[in-house]
Amino acid sequence: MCNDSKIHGFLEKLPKCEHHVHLEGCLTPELMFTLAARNGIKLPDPETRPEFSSAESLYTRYENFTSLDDFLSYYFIGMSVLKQQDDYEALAWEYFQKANADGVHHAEVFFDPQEHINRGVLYDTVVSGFTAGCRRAEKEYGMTTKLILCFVKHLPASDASKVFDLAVERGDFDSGVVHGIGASSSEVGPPKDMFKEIYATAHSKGIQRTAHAGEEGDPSYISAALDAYKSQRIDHGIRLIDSPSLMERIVKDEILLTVCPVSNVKLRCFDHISQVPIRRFLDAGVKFSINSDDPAYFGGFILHNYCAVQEAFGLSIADWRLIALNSIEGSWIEQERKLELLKLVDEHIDKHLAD
Ligand SMILES: Nc1ncnc2[nH]cnc12
Ligand SMILES: [Zn+2]
Repeated sequence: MCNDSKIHGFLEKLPKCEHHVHLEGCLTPELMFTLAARNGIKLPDPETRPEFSSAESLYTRYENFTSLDDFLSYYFIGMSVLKQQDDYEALAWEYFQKANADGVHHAEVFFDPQEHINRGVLYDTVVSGFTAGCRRAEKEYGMTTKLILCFVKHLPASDASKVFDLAVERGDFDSGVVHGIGASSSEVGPPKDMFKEIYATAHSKGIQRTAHAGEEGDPSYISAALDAYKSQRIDHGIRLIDSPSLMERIVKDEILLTVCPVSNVKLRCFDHISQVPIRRFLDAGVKFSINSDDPAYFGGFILHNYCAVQEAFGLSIADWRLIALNSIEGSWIEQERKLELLKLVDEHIDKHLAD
């Protein structure tokens, strides 16, 4: 929520594109407990892990993540309750309802199939459930949506290859059921280029590519994603501030960063939103979108991130127009849809200025 109600109303209705949200990161403690009971999944024992005694105590614990890996330990436990196609559809639908309320018109959403397959859930169950949620959002809200298959860095690259090959064999990339690939999970530790064969194949097939880099890790993680993965976008990328030469390259090559300001503070990458390099990126010509990452764990969806940025930086309408235009331009959608969204943004701004 912004202090100024007029700017809040402006940001609420500003047409948004979300490029960095993990569907599994939209799993609220309430839905987690419901699905655990329904699917007979044992969550950690509250006797030894008291934070698992209620939704409130989990929310309290979520206030105190100490690092990316601390958060990920909860994120992976949380998603273990997902078992049936309906669970995946319900989770996606919960996200799309919130996204629609927050003014999202186009959403590109991550999912982590390796984690589900490792627990014995079929890839088809995961993809069919998430796709059903996407189709419902398209039908009921007129949203455009894309699924991005994420490989997780804490599991063997050979597992990631198996999932990628399966998705290719099923024709998921050709049919558009899955639109692109990403890489996420622990950053510092696993090799920076551990999925390079997969990304090379994806590149040769014309499959869209993004990767988490420069969240906790230094700028060399960003260079590796650009060089070894030929990544077209960088998820987070905040450590770019430590390398002026790499920042120049990102500007020149018009690489979009999918920045997640609230996540960066919750996971202790920065102490305060005002340290997220929003102003620096705007001034340097770095293109970025603003995103929610794991909203159920970080206390708010995309609008919460927009408002947090506004409160910290007091951006002008011209700044917001640029952010909105870059978000549209960096989306993996057809030119016609981009033009439609650009028109909506300008109409919204004209109306705001006329009021
Ligand atoms: N912020 C984040 N960084 C890396 N992997 C993630 N998976 C879900 N959220 C993530
Ligand atoms: Zn992420």
